Amino acid sequence: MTYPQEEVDGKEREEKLMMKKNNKRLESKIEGIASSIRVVPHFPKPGIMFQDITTLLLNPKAFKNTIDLFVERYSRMDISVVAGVEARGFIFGPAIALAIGAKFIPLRKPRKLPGEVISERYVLEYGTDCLEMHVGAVQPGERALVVDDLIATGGTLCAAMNLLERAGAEVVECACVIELPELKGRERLNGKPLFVLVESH
Ligand SMILES: O=P(O)(O)OC[C@H]1O[C@H](OP(=O)(O)OP(=O)(O)O)[C@H](O)[C@@H]1O
Ligand SMILES: Nc1ncnc2[nH]cnc12
Repeated sequence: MTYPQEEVDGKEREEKLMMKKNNKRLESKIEGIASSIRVVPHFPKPGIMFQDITTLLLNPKAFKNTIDLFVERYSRMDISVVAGVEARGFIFGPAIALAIGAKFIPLRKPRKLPGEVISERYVLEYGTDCLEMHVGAVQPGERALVVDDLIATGGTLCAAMNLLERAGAEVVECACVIELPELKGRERLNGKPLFVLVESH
């Protein structure tokens, strides 16, 4: 089947217009999300520019756009596990898990989980910490997504991935609302893909 050239040109023009509109919509959503995040200087320590996502949660449109953008990306990636990092990964992870039909695993700070756990220690921008995961929460071969609000040095996500991989899961990607690119956290993820919505400089 052949189409007259004018019809082909018209379709291409329409498609380009549609792509432009979609990009504009995406940019405006990202802008809405970025502008809803409050930056608090010198919290919790002098020199730290604290990215406060509680103000994003006060804006239902921006909060919904945040979840929707992650769901759009992950709904067709055959992910069966969403692991959220305590505490702020618990705000975004469960909504994503429910929407894509995956289970949710909380990765918790020490001595919070009642069952048998595996642990990973890590170094933070302001101190050291440890994450724990219940043994049996994930099965070998499951495809996992790790969710947190923010990547700074990457230590937390690295520990989260180690926990999942020690249990035999395949970490498909890490997802964060915010990245602090100056801290080069991506470089600690051993080449694992990281998807972020907002970069903060
Ligand atoms: O990339 P990194 O340098 O590892 O830092 C990122 C982590 O730091 C923050 O959590 P925090 O440890 O402050 O704990 P909280 O969520 O319990 O406040 C943030 O929510 C990430 O989990
Ligand atoms: N600058 C920052 N803002 C919020 N959470 C963080 N975790 C590590 N660094 C952070």
